[in-house]
Amino acid sequence: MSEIIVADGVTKRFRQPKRYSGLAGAIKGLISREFTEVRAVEDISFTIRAGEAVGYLGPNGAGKSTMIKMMTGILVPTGGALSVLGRTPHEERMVNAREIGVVFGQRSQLWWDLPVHDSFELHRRIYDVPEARYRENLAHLTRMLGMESYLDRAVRQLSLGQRMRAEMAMALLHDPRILFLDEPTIGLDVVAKDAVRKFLTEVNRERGVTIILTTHDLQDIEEICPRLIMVDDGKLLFDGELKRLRTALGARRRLKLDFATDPGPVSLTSARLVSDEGASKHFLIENEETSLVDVLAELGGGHGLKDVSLEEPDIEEVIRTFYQQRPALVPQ
Ligand SMILES: Nc1ncnc2c1ncn2[C@@H]1O[C@H](COP(=O)(O)OP(=O)(O)OP(=O)(O)O)[C@@H](O)[C@H]1O
Repeated sequence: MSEIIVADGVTKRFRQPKRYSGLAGAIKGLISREFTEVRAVEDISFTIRAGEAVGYLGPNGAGKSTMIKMMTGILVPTGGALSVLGRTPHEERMVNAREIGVVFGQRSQLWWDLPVHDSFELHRRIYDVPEARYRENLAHLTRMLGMESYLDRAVRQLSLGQRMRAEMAMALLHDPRILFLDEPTIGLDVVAKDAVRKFLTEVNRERGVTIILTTHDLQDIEEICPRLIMVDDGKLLFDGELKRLRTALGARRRLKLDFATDPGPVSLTSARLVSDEGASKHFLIENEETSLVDVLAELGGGHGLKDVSLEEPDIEEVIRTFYQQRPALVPQ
């Protein structure tokens, strides 16, 4: 796989007029020429290869949208070097736009008063998509996203879930190689979120489109993105597989053993008992190396075991632990 996005020490700072409190302060603010500097993105480096699906995660104000805007050429970095498909995005914004698709969850790219279909047609003309290719893509995306019933409706009449599907379809009509999504599931209900996630996974795995998405929703990462980039305060905190993060944090798996009848106290060296409900006993497996087979071997056959369930630590717990342990994990 070739590298298609390379960020090398990318930095973005915004200058904002200094604000003062109170009425006198407001007036002073109007005439003052003082500025404060916001460090939105600080010295971020990463490489993304063709075909990857990467989740860009971080709390409010961490610098996620700013980074996406720089990769799409909307914003110009203050420092560092950024290359997308071999180009500097803001310098070749129009050429770049033909090869990328962009979806902003909070801002529509569709024409509000026009039928969805007309927005698509305008998009075809702007991007100069060959007629036959356009028809083929439209038919395929309409089927995949179940949009048949509302292609003729005005965008303002659509539900948020329907609009989101139309946004994603439009972003893909010109066969982009990279799809950037900023909070694609924000405000959607569970069913609509599920549809968006399934679609994006398919687009990535079957059409080979590279996906970069920002989100607050950890489930998005879990289902779509094997790789996770975490930022806070503009700085990069973690870049790697979600699996690696779990391992690095020593995230614990939960084990539940159900017995036919209460076997009395059960103690194991491979797992720590955390709650005993008689016939149901809950353990934590703290060592990554320990497998279920090890636990069962230690347990032996004599307890009348009826059922076993093993739960991987959920992503919310992993991220929470990450932020708690942050000073120890991140070289300052
Ligand atoms: N145009 C701008 N002018 C001044 N400051 C800005 C501008 N855009 C973003 N910022 C500031 O840069 C920082 C990063 O903002 P950004 O929108 O990238 O964060 P985010 O991680 O996307 O946040 P959220 O999850 O809330 O959308 C914030 O402190 C924000 O206030």
